Amino acid sequence: MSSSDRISLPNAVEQLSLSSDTAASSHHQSSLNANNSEHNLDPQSSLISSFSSSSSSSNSDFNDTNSLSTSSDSSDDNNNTVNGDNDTISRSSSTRSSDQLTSRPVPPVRLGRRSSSKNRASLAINCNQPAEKAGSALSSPTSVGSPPSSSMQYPGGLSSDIQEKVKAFHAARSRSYPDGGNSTTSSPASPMVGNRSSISIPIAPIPPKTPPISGQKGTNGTDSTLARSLAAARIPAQRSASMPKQNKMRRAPPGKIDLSNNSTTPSSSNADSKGSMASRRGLKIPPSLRQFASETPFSTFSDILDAKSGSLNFKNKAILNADGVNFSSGSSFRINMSEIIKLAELGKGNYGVVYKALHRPSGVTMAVKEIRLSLEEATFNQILMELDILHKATSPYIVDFYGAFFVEGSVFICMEYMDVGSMDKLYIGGITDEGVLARIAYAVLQGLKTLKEEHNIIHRDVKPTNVLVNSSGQIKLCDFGVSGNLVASISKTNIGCQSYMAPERIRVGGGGNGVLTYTVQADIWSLGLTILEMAIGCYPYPPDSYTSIFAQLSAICDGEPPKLPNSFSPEAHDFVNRCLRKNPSLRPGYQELSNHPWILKYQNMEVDMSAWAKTNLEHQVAGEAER
Ligand SMILES: Nc1ncnc2c1ncn2[C@@H]1O[C@H](COP(=O)(O)OP(=O)(O)OP(=O)(O)O)[C@@H](O)[C@H]1O
Repeated sequence: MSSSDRISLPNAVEQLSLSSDTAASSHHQSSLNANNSEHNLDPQSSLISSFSSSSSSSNSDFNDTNSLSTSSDSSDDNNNTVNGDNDTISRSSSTRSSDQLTSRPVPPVRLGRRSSSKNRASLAINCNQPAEKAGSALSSPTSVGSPPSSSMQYPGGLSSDIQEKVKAFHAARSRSYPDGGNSTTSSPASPMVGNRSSISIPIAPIPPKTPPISGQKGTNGTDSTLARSLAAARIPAQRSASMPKQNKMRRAPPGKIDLSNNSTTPSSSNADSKGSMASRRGLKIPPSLRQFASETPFSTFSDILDAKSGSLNFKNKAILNADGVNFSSGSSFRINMSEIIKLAELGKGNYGVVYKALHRPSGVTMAVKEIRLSLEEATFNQILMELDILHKATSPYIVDFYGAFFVEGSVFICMEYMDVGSMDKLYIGGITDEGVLARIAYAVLQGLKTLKEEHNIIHRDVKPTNVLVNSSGQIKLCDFGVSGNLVASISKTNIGCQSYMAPERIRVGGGGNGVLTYTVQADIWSLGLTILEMAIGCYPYPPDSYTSIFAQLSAICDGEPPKLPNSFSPEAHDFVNRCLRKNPSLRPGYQELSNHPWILKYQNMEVDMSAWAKTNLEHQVAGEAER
């Protein structure tokens, strides 16, 4: 299943998004813009036109240009409730020293569903191969087998609400994919295809290709007439700019990147205060574009999208433009497109694609997540959440933030590159070294603990693809797009082929009155499932046993939790079993888990994480060479 196939299912409290991997691989095969070089000079036309088109490969420009080719009481942990009826986001400022970039080791690479269908395919095979192992892991199999066919089959488990959503999801898939959802090619009919398209980063000074704009679909999934209108409207705007092409491709002056906080840059120094990019360049915004901006879906987001200046203003919490991002805390990160050379694609997520990239001024290799804007509130929320958490959460267990910028209809988030990649790519066959497993568990616990204790944040998307490893052996958490405030948050949950959601998150009504409530304990369930998956080498509710999302979610809610195979130590069993207690109030808190005998045993023992990581890296390199 793919992210592109994800549909949002609004709920009074929580929006459940169903994703399907099928289209995941395709969502990024789109690119916008017929004329990147000209785009760059006109923020408004760029902004608008970038929403207006969507087809063709997002990689084309890259490839053809520079492509090189413990301290809290466990009881505390239980007392924070999340309910999703409020979008308040807590803020706290944090500072980062400019030497963080160089002093911190550089590390490398998602949702079961999207983590590239390719990966998932091999995962499924792997799960099936060590059948005994995987089988034994499920020592208390629940309702394995045939997919439920009616809601009557989920007494007490899936609410009718969720069942309806899943049905709607399947229905949407069938509509989008005439082949029943098995297609890996974007269907033009899919309402989400446009959203998942991506633009390419134009790398100066080499002029990018200029893919045609005909036949493109509006990126917000709206009608193609609008898309065409906007695309057409862009052309005169570019002409009116009448800028020589070579000037438009001019590279920004080289300079030392300022990746640190710069409190001298006032948070209010947004595009308006400096003058819009367009006006600074002496460009006039054609009235035709203003009209489009006010009469199209843009108007819905006019408080966020400033088409005039080409900036994104998140209610003054963060302002992004082509030059960087300013946070309300006063933190300012300046990094821009012209400083970045894309090197390779690292992976796709529900909201975007992550690339390995070189930051030319500093020579630092980084990971750049490109989130293609769509005119959906969820996308804006996801971007803001990710930016907010990344820039303020400073921890050796959370990927470092280098900066972000907004250009060409996409937000680019630059972060620490974890060179060994995400755990889903490393556990093939299962990680049997308990020392390594326990160290990973510890690192994830510390990352989650930091989020909770220092920022009041619940991650909500703990899974192997969001646990990254670098060749120094460091383990770090990433992907905070669906995270939320402990007390109140925007709730956005992805239900894909593989759900890591705790039972209480799947059921509606946990808090009574139809209000879905859950706590940080939900992340602990996800941690338990993640550790189990890494140990056995496959998702603990394998698709061959749980042949539908219904069956899988039903098993999570109603079945016995899965267990480690007998080959693992009693301590490891105990750790995982505690995390996977169905009743969230019986799950331990972060502190208790950090002091669990299994964790302590390996904290006091030498475990060469670096050697393990490097070995994995070598295997990956060798595997790629074979291919
Ligand atoms: N900092 C990073 N360093 C190296 N690889 C990364 C980094 N961040 C992400 N990746 C890789 O890119 C992939 C996509 O990441 P992304 O955060 O977009 O989505 P995801 O977490 O995989 O999925 P979802 O959108 O469902 O959360 C990850 O699975 C991971 O393999």
